[in-house]
Amino acid sequence: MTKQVLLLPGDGIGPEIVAQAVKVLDVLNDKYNLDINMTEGLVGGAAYDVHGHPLPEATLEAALGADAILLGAVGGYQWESLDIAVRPEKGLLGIRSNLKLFANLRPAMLYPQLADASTLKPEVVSGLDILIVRELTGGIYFGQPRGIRVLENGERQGFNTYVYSESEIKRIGHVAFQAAMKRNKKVCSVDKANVLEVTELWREVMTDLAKEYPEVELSHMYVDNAAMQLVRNPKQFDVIVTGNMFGDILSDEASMLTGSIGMLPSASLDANNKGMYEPSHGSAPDIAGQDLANPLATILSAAMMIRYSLGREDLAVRVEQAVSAVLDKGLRTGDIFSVGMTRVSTSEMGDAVVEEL
Ligand SMILES: NC(=O)c1ccc[n+]([C@@H]2O[C@H](COP(=O)([O-])OP(=O)(O)OC[C@H]3O[C@@H](n4cnc5c(N)ncnc54)[C@H](O)[C@@H]3O)[C@@H](O)[C@H]2O)c1
Ligand SMILES: CC(C)[C@H](C(=O)O)[C@@H](O)C(=O)O
Ligand SMILES: [Mg+2]
Repeated sequence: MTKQVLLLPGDGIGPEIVAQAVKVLDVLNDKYNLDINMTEGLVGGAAYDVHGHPLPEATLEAALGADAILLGAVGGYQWESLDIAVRPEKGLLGIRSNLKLFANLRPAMLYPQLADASTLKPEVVSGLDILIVRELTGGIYFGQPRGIRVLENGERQGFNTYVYSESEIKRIGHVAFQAAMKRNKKVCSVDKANVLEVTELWREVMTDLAKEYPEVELSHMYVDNAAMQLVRNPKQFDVIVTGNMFGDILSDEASMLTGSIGMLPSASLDANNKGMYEPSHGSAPDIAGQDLANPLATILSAAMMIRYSLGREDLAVRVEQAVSAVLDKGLRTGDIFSVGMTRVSTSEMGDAVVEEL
C-alpha cells in the first residue's frame, strides 16, 4: 500500500537540503517502486509567518496521519525575539511530543573517505561507528514547572524542571539495549548521578534493566567525562544512551568526529517505529539560500526513514551506498572539503547521489 510521507522543509537551509532528499526519493519511487506519496507542510518560522504559530493544526494533523515525516530544520535570526511559546523550535518540539517520538537515534559513523575532514587525527576517528540514543520527549526540555518569575526583591529568575520517571527511563533503555544487541553489545549510560537525583534514578533503572540483557555490557559515565572521552578516544563507545539535553549536546560533539555536522542523520521514533527523520544540525542561517549546505545528513536521514518506517532495507542500503560512491569520487561540499577534492554545491551533491542510485 502506498505510504504517506510528510515533508516539512522548515527554515534556513531546510528547503534546500530537503529538496535534495526529495530528488532521491523521486528516483526510488520511479525506478525501485518505493511506493510513497509525498505532501508538504509548514513548520517552524515558515509556519509562524503564515499562521502565527510554528506548529499549525493542519501540520500536526498531517504529521499524525503520515507514515513518516522528513524534516529539514527550524529556526533563524528573524524569529529569535519572539515569545518562546511561538518560537520555531517549539514547532519541532511539538511534533516530537504530540507524536510521542521518545527515541532519537543519532548514528555517528565515519565514512573512511572523510578521515581527513575530521578535526581529529585520522587514527582517532577511523572506523568510528557510534550510536547515540537520546531520550527525546522528557527531561529538562519538557519538565514542569518552567518559566521566568519575578522574585520578592524584584529580580527575575528563570527556572526549568529536570524530571524523568522510571517508565520513561526504562523505555529508552530498552531501545538502547536492543540496538546494542544488533551491534557490539556495549551500552554506556551517560548521566550526572554525582550531582542530580534525577540521573541517580536514571543510573539505578539502567542498572536494573541490564539484567534483562545479560549479553550486553553496561557501563556508566558522567556527562562531563563523556564529553571529554568522545574526543579523546571515541572508538571506546558502541551505544551511548542518555537524556534529552545531554544527548543534544553530545550528538553535536559526535558529529564533528564524522567530519561535519552536515553528515549526521537522525531518526525520532515512537513505540511502533513510526517516526520523524531529520538531520541533527540546525537551519544554518549563516549559509542559508546560497546552495552551500551539505545535504548528506538529510539524504542519510531519508535512508533511515526508508529503513525504519517504510520497511525497505534494500533501498536504504542503496542510498547509503550512493552517498559512499559520491564521496569516493571526491565530491565535497564546503564543510567536508579538503585539498585535492572537488568542491560542489548543495544541488550538485544531490544530483551526484541521484546519479549513483
Ligand atoms: N533540528 C533542528 O531543526 C535544529 C537543530 C539545531 C539548531 N536548530 C536551530 O537552527 C538555528 C541555528 O542554530 P545553530 O547555528 O546553533 O546551529 P546549526 O546547526 O544551524 O549551525 C551550526 C554551524 O554548522 C553549520 N552547518 C549546519 N548544518 C550544516 C550543513 N548541512 N552543511 C554545512 N554546514 C552546516 C552552520 O553553517 C553553522 O556554522 C537556531 O535557530 C537553532 O535553534 C534547529
Ligand atoms: C532546535 C532544537 C529544539 C533541537 C533540540 O534541542 O532538540 C536541536 O538542537 C536538535 O538537536 O534537534
Ligand atoms: Mg541539537
